[in-house]
Amino acid sequence: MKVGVLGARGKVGAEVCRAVEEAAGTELVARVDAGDDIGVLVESGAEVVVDFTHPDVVMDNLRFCVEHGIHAVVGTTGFDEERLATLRGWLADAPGVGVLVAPNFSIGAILMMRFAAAAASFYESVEIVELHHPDKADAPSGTARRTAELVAAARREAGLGPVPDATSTSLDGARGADVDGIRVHGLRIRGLVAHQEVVLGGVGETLTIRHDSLDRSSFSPGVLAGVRAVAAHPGLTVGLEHYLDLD
Ligand SMILES: NC(=O)C1=CN([C@@H]2O[C@H](COP(=O)(O)OP(=O)(O)OC[C@H]3O[C@@H](n4cnc5c(N)ncnc54)[C@H](OP(=O)(O)O)[C@@H]3O)[C@@H](O)[C@H]2O)C=CC1
Ligand SMILES: O=C(O)C1=N[C@H](C(=O)O)C[C@H](O)C1
Repeated sequence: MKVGVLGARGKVGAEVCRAVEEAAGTELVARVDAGDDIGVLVESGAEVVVDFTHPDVVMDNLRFCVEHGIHAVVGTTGFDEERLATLRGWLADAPGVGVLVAPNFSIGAILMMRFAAAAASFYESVEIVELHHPDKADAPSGTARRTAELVAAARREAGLGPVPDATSTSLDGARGADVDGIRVHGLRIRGLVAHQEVVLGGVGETLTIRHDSLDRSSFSPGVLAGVRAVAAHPGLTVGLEHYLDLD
């Protein structure tokens, strides 16, 4: 499998290049960074592209890949419903091309999101705290957004109302961001990599589900799993869990 990496010099991209070079059955044929000619992906015969770049450039990258029939495994964040709909539109004109957009490739983070969704219907209260390094481009994290959406959907399905909160006066931002009715708080601390807590509460008890990526190598096995499977999943897939057998 010939693989090109977009954002190859970046913090995650460099790790992905290493993993692709070391893995069996994958060959790194192109490294592309800001300012490079993306056409090298076609010239090098890349069958799959991995994108860990920036929310501002990822859509242009993906349009190029889809138009040129190259499958894409995307870790870059910044995807909302509008962007996903645009991607689906491009893919409708490119039968057979697969794009995987995953807010988090680490297995622990995928399980954390799953456990949080499973617990959501049992608790009146829930809030999310995401903690990252201070060089992160976006807030809240893609993982926190996705977790909030999953938790909110589980609460709706269970017939739970809004999360209780009697706050009637506060400084802007003191209660975090509202994502689908779920409060999300972001910390940017030197020394951290990528961490998240989902704090749930009911009568007389709390449950905290926490995940820590201590090193960016935590994303590589999931990225490689995506690279190997994306061609067999034409169209758009959101979340690596759809490629994994978690049951
Ligand atoms: N889904 C997941 O599991 C994970 C997702 N992420 C996400 O991945 C993204 C990248 O994170 P991170 O590696 O920390 O960021 P970095 O800033 O370290 O890396 C981004 C890289 O992309 C390059 N780049 C910028 N524009 C382009 C372009 N048009 N074409 C090719 N390369 C470009 C940058 O180059 P230059 O520096 O020269 O501008 C840089 O090398 C973020 O959105 C982050 O949230 C991160 C970790 C895990
Ligand atoms: O920028 C990062 O570092 C990370 N970004 C992703 C996100 O926004 O969820 C995944 C992980 O949290 C690391």
